[in-house]
Amino acid sequence: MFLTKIQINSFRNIAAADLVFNRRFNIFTGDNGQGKSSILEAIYLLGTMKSFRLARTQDLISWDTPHAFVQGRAEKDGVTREIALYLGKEGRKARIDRKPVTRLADFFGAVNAVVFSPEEIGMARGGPELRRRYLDRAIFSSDLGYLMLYHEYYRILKQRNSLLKRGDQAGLEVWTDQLAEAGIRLMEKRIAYLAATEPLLGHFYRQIAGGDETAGLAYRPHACDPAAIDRDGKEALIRALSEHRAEELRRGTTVVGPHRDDLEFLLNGRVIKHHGSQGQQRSFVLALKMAEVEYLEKLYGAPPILLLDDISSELDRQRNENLMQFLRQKSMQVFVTTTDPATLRLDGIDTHAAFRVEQGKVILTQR
Ligand SMILES: Nc1ncnc2c1ncn2[C@@H]1O[C@H](COP(=O)(O)OP(=O)(O)OP(=O)(O)O)[C@@H](O)[C@H]1O
Repeated sequence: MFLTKIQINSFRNIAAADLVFNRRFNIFTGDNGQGKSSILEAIYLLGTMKSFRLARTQDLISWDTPHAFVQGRAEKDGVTREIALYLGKEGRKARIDRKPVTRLADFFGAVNAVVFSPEEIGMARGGPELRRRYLDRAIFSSDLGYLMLYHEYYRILKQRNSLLKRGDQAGLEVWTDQLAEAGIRLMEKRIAYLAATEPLLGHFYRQIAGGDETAGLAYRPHACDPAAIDRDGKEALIRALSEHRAEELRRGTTVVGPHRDDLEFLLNGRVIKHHGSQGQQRSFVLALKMAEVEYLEKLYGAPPILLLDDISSELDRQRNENLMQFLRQKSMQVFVTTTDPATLRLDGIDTHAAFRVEQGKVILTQR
């Protein structure tokens, strides 16, 4: 899969950019705050309709303009598709090959993108929401059903929370049942994804860190026993919800379910949040990203495009070299931003395009 070109209008601080991409490496250099990440954000939006920085539509539109456009041309298995996104006050609208897209599911798959940003490097140390978000994002790209299920779960959660807030117990049983139904399916999909990627993670971690430590992933349901979830599924979730009923009514919110679950990063069975060195944590997240790319490549028969947002400054020389070695072996298209091109080690990469980003203007410096 390749993105051959992109046209950006009134997006963040980019008034207008019309870029033709290299099929291997595309490097964006510039000082902080010039618009480098915004270009990656526009590319990611073409694949997911979402901002990897979790921005709302209005934040993406240039200040003082009513709407923004992002258009791209993607090539997959010799087929070219035109993807056009409109962002306005009414929300986001998409066209593929000039036809309006009405179902989100029809949109996905034209561009598969994996993003790796400094924010993710901190996720081994941070709170569960960072890891949950990572996991959800990773599954969205590989499983269309997951996205729909995710929206369904959060719709039910919102309804159930508003009953809890009002202290209205009459309708609670029905919503609890629906929540557990959608919740357990969401959890099962997460657990299945982790089981499929864990061997890949183990492989890449050993490659990066050397030695014989085993990297692993564990899904940790919040306030309920993982073995019970495994055994009784939905019933176990309903039981845990009813055990927390008094707390839920007191706090006016649902305290059990996949929106509270955690994903643990393990080395030899120990949680790296508590026991891992900073170096081990960095290697782990890097291996996790490589596993994500590998998994998508196996699933779709072609690697996704990779967006590296100022990563080279976060990784030391050895880890940068590991990443580059991985990228050299893959015939995948990569988009990299950096403030310091000297930290990018491009030896062995046969071809690349370079762009300089200054105050929202993007200038091609090497084709
Ligand atoms: N909706 C918007 N309209 C206009 N400008 C915006 C909008 N949103 C953000 N900006 C500005 O656009 C610039 C782009 O920031 P961006 O994060 O893309 O820069 P960057 O080159 O990646 O730098 P950094 O490395 O600091 O992230 C920032 O200066 C920001 O203030």
